[in-house]
Amino acid sequence: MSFSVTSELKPAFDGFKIGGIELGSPFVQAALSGYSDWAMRALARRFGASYTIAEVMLDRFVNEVRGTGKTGHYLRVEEGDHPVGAQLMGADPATFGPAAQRLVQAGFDVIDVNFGCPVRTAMGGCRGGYHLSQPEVAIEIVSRVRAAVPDRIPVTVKMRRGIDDTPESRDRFFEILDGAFAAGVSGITVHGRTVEQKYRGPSRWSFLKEVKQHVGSRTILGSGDLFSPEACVAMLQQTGVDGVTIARGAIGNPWIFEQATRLWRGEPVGNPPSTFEQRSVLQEHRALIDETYGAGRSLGVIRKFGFKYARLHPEGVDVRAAMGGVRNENDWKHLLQRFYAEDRPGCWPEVDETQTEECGV
Ligand SMILES: Cc1cc2nc3c(=O)[nH]c(=O)nc-3n(C[C@H](O)[C@H](O)[C@H](O)COP(=O)(O)O)c2cc1C
Repeated sequence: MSFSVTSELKPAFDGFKIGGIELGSPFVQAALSGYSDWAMRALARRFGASYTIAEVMLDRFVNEVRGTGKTGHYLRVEEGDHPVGAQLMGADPATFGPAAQRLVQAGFDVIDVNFGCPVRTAMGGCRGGYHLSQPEVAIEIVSRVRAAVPDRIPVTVKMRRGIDDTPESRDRFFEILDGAFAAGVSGITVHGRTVEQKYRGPSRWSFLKEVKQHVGSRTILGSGDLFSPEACVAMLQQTGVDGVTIARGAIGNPWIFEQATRLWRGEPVGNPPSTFEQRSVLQEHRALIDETYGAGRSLGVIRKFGFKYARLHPEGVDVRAAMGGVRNENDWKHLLQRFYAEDRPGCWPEVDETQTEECGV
């Protein structure tokens, strides 16, 4: 899909707010299960993301996790990692409040509630997107979270545009949207696909526009199909949302935040990063992953991201194939030497809609 960005950019963008938190740029790192850990968030922020959201966590998990060992990274918030949102998913309104309090203690600045996850286990467990079918329970969850955390902590919601395309589903969407704002939420992220749709077909941006018009000055973040800097700016221009949450388009491509920012300011977007720039960021990312998970577990994690970084490489197909064969540190070193030792122009990544199997909210 190509996007036309008009030269008439939004005049004098002077930031937007999530509760008392002022954000100077509309480009946000989306919550991404399996990806938006501390390492990815640190890179996104360095490239210009104004706000980042951690991977979704189950309320029960948050209430029980020790915060150390293999799962410790979920609750990790570093000094430079602000403002950062934590996202909660669950079934029972009663367990959300204590979990939200624990996340605030861990240092998260915003508590986001997930009403979007379409995966079978979430729907079967009456969590995530399932709540779009029951506005009363959804609003009770939001109210409980709002009551549990201090006033200074904004509570937000992430929603898909409904369970499906029936008029009833649409009515329930707006009932939850209005009810959540009435219960005191400070912003809502809307992904313009239905739960039933999962990732088939486009995110309906016209719906985002309608939602933003409906809520007026309240904060709405848009989501869906943000794979290029042009798409990020086009969503802002076409829908009027206050910010955009970049998801699949930012995996293995933190440069998208910098490029979108340039475009938004009316500057040339620049070239895609050269292979030397890619290597340098891959190494930086690896070091952050080492810190997050410990060196023993980090090779598998950087490999997962490496497949995505490969989209920017002129020999992307071969890099991906080699990435699949990385089994140890020597293989990794060898891959960097083979593909990243010469400085070559990078490529604009193709749209990658394949990564949809985890909690694709
Ligand atoms: C692998 C994967 C994991 C995701 N995890 C989360 C999550 O934890 N919380 C959430 O709110 N959305 C999650 N999402 C949804 C994204 O934040 C985003 O709304 C969606 O991918 C649409 O944006 P895109 O088309 O630009 O990727 C996930 C999506 C993918 C593909």
